[in-house]
Amino acid sequence: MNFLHRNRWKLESVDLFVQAAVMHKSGAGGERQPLIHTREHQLLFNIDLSIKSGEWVFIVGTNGSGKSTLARLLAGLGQPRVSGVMTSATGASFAPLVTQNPEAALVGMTPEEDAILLLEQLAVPPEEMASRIDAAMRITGLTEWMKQPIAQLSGGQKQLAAIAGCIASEADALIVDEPTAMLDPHASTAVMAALRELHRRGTTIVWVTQRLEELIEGDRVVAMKDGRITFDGSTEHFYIRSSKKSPCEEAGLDATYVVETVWELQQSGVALEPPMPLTASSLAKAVSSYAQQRQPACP
Ligand SMILES: Nc1ncnc2c1ncn2[C@@H]1O[C@H](COP(=O)(O)OP(=O)(O)OP(=O)(O)O)[C@@H](O)[C@H]1O
Repeated sequence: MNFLHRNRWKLESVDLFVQAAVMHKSGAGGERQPLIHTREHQLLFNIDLSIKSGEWVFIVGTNGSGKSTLARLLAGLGQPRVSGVMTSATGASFAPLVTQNPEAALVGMTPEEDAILLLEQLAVPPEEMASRIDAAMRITGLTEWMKQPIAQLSGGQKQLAAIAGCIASEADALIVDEPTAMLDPHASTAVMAALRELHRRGTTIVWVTQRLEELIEGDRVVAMKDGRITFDGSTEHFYIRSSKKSPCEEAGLDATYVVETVWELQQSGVALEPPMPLTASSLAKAVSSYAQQRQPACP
């Protein structure tokens, strides 16, 4: 069934509450004993968010802004109390969540065995497994390592192994929570490339990150602050200073070096076209075309 252009998730005025432990001291008779009771605590406020099937969405925000809580809610994990309306596309498969610590999710001894165990859990017929696993290993570039003990893989390869299992499951959506947080730039690029390829094949991707250099032109960005969505739009608009501050600054995040440079140029009166180049190469192109336009025409 093709879910393209239908809502994979639609959240309307969603609030999320959890029971959180509260420590306090009792002082009868002077002794100080910690007592613990639980109290309801609101983590998400008035979330309105529609994610279309086949979309790629970045969720960004500072520590504690509510990104992981939202990601877990989309993945259907935990048992928080939720008010408001949340719907998923009819017939949509489950949405696996990959976190920054893949070891917590890997149960097999090798990437291949891990994928087999997941597919067994999903009751995939044995005759389908090999082809699905081979395809997943190809997309993640793990074919060579699929029979290696997981303990002998690098952090990036472990992350790719967790993602390979999700790919083999053929879930229509994948949620990744800061998957590159503990990886070096090379491994981060490999993880990003594997997921961009999966997205190209039609999978909905929700990517939680604080690394703004991962956002590129045309991506959709949802910014969070204090459990609320403060911005939902394109990467370019995320950095535009239409009022005093850009949505990026409103969310308390530091822009990338390229964007900081564009802002400095704008403050010096250099109006670039397009107004918000996001990569070093597009900035270089915008600066050179600005310089050419200002050169006096040859007689
Ligand atoms: N089960 C829970 N009980 C009580 N408070 C919680 C619970 N889970 C999360 N919180 C609180 O909710 C807030 C949002 O947490 P969340 O993990 O969603 O933030 P985050 O944006 O993902 O942060 P980070 O980037 O540090 O991972 C934090 O203040 C956190 O302490």
